[in-house]
Amino acid sequence: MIEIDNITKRYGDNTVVDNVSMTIAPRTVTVIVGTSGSGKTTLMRMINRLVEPTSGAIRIDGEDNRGIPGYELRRRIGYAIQGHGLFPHRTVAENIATVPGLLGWEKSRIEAKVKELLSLFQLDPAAFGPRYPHELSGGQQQRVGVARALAAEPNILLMDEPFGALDPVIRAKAQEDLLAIQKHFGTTIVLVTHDMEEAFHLADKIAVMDKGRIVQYAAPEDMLVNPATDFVETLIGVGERPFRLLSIGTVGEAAEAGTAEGEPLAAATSQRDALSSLLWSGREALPVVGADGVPLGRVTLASLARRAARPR
Ligand SMILES: Nc1ncnc2c1ncn2[C@@H]1O[C@H](COP(=O)(O)OP(=O)(O)OP(=O)(O)O)[C@@H](O)[C@H]1O
Repeated sequence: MIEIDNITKRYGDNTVVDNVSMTIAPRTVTVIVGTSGSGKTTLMRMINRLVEPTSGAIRIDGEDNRGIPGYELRRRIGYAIQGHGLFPHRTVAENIATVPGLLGWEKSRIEAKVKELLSLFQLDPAAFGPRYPHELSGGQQQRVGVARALAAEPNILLMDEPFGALDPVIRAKAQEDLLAIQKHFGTTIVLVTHDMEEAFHLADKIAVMDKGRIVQYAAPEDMLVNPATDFVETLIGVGERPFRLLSIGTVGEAAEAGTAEGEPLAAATSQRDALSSLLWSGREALPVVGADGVPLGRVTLASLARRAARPR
């Protein structure tokens, strides 16, 4: 658990984070959104003390983060940034091994961890471990950046615009990987993004920042139904509300018994993408299949229309 307690950061007369309090539950994904310069990155960096607050306190699992030694903070809190920040003169394996190396892990344990993470991110350890970052595509580099942040098995992963530089296809894949990995390790993730679609897709809770303050901190559904301010409403985009609702759920959750003709949808597909496929195919229903290709039923236009309607 991360408890942020009346935290403020000033640079001279400029208050960039203004008396923010929020509690982040373990094993959840919290997404921070807001206008440029609203203090998102500064707030996040106070969690791992890359930025020291002017006042207030942050507790990690009950412990004031000022009392936690630097090496311990690095072990407990992973950090991944846009453009991945890989060391160019170190191989992929060496990059991932950075923090475990600093922590003095045994060589065999480090090697096993590097292998495990590369495999999890669908990069063949034998092929990719010895390569240098410039020998990888942008999407592969990004995955290595996240793998490196997870290497010391942190409970918490901070991510600053991690997918900002990726094209839409690779970005969607990276988001799915992240959710799968979050489930696998039970990591608590705090992620900053400018992309509201990404926020609604990934978040258990969304924090909206404006001028250094949190103007709303709520589950995505609650924010859609009850935006706290005009600013939140504008950020969500009134015209996007039904689609945002659909982007929260998966087609697996919307599947019903029965069969349908047409190209099957994977259960992990968002309901928004399913709606798009239904509209594009001109069909009333499409089959739904599990990860292993097993039929799970079908999804209909009518059921998605019901799910997109304002919750009561
Ligand atoms: N080291 C610093 N010294 C002085 N001002 C700073 C410093 N770091 C950040 N700021 C200012 O604090 C404000 C908030 O910056 P921050 O990076 O937290 O915003 P952000 O919401 O993450 O923005 P963006 O979405 O553009 O990345 C900005 O006005 C920025 O100029």
